[in-house]
Amino acid sequence: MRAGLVRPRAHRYMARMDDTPLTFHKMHGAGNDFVVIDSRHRASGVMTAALAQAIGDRHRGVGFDQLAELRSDDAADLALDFWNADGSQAGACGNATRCVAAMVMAQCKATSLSIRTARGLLRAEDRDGQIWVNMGAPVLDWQGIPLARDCDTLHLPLSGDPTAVGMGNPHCVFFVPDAEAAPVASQGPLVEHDPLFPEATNVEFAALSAPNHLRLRVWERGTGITLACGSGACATAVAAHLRGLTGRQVTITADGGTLMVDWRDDGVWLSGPVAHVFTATLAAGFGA
Ligand SMILES: N[C@H](CCC[C@H](N)C(=O)O)C(=O)O
Repeated sequence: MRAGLVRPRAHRYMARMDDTPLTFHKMHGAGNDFVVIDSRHRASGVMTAALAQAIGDRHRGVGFDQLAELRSDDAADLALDFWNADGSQAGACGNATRCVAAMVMAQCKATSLSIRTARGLLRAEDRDGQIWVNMGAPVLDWQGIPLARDCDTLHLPLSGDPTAVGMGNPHCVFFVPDAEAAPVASQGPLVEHDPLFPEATNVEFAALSAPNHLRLRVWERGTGITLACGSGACATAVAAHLRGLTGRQVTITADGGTLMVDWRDDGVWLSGPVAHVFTATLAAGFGA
């Protein structure tokens, strides 16, 4: 062996336990991008925190804001698990749910689907080619944090009186005069890990830009700045309505596109653009 030529360590090339090629779909909803792995034919899910991190590495892997793994379910059309880029799991992901619903509805020519997630059973509907997902009812005392009040105790150099809303995952929504000037990158990670949120939180900065129209910028727990966040859009619409800023049907412009939210009696419905970018297969042994 020539000097300087380093023989790869054998364990880096060991296949995963289940060494069938891992096919994935790259999708995005308003620029919130996803790796989607369909494990409905497998006895159990293949994802682990380490594999999610490896695939999520934008330089050495594929890169994503969230990874969604489809599994079969006894009572629903499918089940979905969500992973963040740092390998943590998320209880909800509205944009990935919309993307997966669009893909599965196209595959099986269905116009509605029931989807089991960590927060319960969600319903997706195709209404004239537009996919809507019912993200469920908002939780207004998420992790025991009463709406609006205790957030005053956030240890931040930020003024503001944010609103905590649970959508199956935690959100802390700040209303600001100018979303473009919001300190998303500097304050986002501080709010994300503030002790007020025992499971950390997603952070939204929103401004009313027109009647029933909000401009939204997002710092996501476990991922960082993203171009859009579906559950964050739902949480923001709920908070805006409760504060008397908007009605229950709201258009939300995120950095990567525009989402629609409709807070009905049966839950918070979410819609917006979806795109399938490509389908590919990970190299054998990737992430091992
Ligand atoms: N982008 C997702 C939300 C991911 C939330 C995740 N970052 C968490 O830890 O809760 C969405 O469209 O709803």
